[in-house]
Amino acid sequence: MNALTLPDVAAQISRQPLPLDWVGMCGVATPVLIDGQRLSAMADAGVSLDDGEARGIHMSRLYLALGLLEDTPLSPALLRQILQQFLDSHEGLSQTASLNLHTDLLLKRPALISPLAGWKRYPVSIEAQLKNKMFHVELQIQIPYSSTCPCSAALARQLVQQQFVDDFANKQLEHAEVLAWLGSSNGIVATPHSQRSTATLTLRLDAGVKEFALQSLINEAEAALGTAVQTAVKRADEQAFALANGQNLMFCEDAARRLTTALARSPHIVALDVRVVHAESLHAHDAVARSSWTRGAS
Ligand SMILES: Nc1nc2c(ncn2[C@@H]2O[C@H](COP(=O)(O)OP(=O)(O)OP(=O)(O)O)[C@@H](O)[C@H]2O)c(=O)[nH]1
Repeated sequence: MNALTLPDVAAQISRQPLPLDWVGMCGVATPVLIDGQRLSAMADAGVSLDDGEARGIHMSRLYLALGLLEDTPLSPALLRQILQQFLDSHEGLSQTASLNLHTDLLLKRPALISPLAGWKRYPVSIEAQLKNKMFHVELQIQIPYSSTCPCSAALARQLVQQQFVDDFANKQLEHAEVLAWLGSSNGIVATPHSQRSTATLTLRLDAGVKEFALQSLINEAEAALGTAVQTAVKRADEQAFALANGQNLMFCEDAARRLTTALARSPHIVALDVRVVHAESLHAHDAVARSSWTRGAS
């Protein structure tokens, strides 16, 4: 038996003629090349089925087009090329093609003080669409960071002051005694709560953008937040982290505003949505803030 005799169900006429918005494959395993790294990714690849009479699309043609991801560094141009291939291989059937990729970017991050470094994982999703020759691409990046509650810090400071009043009432202040008190548990009788927090950035990129520049976007976001979570940590690093947090108190509202303001400066971003989640240690629920911005909108 040769291939010509194989039944081709996709080529049949549908018994229920109806166009479909999206048909394709979800969760296709593929490598992607980002910043010289070969990363494991999952792809959702599909096209519209505009010909309501056609029984099915040709899944294998989409699958084979994904092969381009294997050898070529990931870029908007590469995604556009793959989407064009989806449409070219479905001529007469489809007018819209989409490709979503999900991966984890790994960046090596230096410690704050010690000469150590370690890897940090940033979940990244890229959504690309080609419709009526219009190409759209959107990035979603998750960034973990540390936040310390400013209200809790103010309340803790008040308790430290109260303890000082109690311990030094009617006493002549001696430098050495105050210094020793500051180093004792009474000198930090209350501590503010802080939490591991997550910023999810959804960024619509300019259609002409040449590269995703994920690392510089993440660096900009982390600089705006100020207290990135750490990788390799020695005591000197932990102390520097404590100082950084003490100088960088923030509500979730502060984090959302800082990120929006910083990212809106990027010439390559035309619209953005920021969602920050502070996984409160004060509560069993999260504190959340959202913000969106569109270039040119007032
Ligand atoms: N359209 C469609 N195909 C499916 C589905 N589930 C599995 N497939 C299979 O996907 C395989 C690849 O389909 P095609 O791309 O049409 O394969 P082909 O006819 O050998 O390839 P072409 O000659 O390029 O059309 C077929 O064996 C289908 O049975 C489904 O739900 N819809």
